[in-house]
Amino acid sequence: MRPTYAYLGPEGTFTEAALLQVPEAADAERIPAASVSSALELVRTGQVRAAMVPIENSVEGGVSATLDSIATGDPLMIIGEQLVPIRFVLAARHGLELGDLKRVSTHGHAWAQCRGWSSANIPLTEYIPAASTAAAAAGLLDDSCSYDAAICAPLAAEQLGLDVLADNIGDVEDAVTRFILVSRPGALPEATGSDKTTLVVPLPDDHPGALMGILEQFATRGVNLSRIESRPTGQFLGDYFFSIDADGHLTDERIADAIRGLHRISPGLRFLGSYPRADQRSYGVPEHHQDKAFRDAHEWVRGILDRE
Ligand SMILES: O=C(O)C(=O)C[C@]1(C(=O)O)C=C[C@@H](O)C=C1
Repeated sequence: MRPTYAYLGPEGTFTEAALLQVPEAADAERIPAASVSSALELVRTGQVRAAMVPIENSVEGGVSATLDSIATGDPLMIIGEQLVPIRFVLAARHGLELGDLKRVSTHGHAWAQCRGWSSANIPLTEYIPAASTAAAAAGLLDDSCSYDAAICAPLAAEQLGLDVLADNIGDVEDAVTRFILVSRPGALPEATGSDKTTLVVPLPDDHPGALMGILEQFATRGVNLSRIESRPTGQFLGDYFFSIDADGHLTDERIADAIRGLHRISPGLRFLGSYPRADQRSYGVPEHHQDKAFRDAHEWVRGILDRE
């Protein structure tokens, strides 16, 4: 059977661009989903092999819909990541000019990245949220559309035959969004030497130093964190979990040891995968945190216990 991949659609989203960067997905069947949670539901129910969803933008930060959907519900596993440079255009139906616009629609993360440009150039225009940049652009083709312009990718505007009223309207040059490829739990991708491990750690009971207790599991094993953010669990006010990316793979002794330590203090911990870094950046690990040092220490203790 041909493998199938889901993504946050419709066609023309940045998420589709991320999926097309995956060689196995480029020739596979691709299913556009209406939201991040419905893309992940297709994975959970086994209807697709994996789904591509946005997780983090260099300007606007974490994508809450993704952070929350992978942290709860049936377990999922991240098997890869992709980086996509983000360039936005303001697209409209034929015949309109900037001064004519009353309402503009796009994805919340895209709107946030163009806030400065919008307040300088279309200050009186009302913002209408959309499920994705491409959904906002496609809506313009509908006769009953309630807005007159969309912020989207240049390719989406071109494919839909929209007029581009302004190009490159993001407030920060070189903005990048990180996307993750998510499957059901299974065998881990092999370690490459430039990997990332993603975890969801519920804050153990609220007491002074609770967060410090989590962080020190990484610090004492020489594990660098590349992202940590707190999200509310939704259960009650003040109840949080931490979404964490650490440098390394579960097959690295220091990562496995840190995760064992975390499991002792926060048994509700979720392992969300070890997978190759998209930027292939290497990270130095001091000798005393390398696998050999962990194995030597383990054997040294074993030697003492094995004494007759
Ligand atoms: O709407 C899209 O085109 C998406 O792929 C979603 C998304 C996001 O969630 O951040 C992806 C990249 C951009 O940063 C803006 C929107």
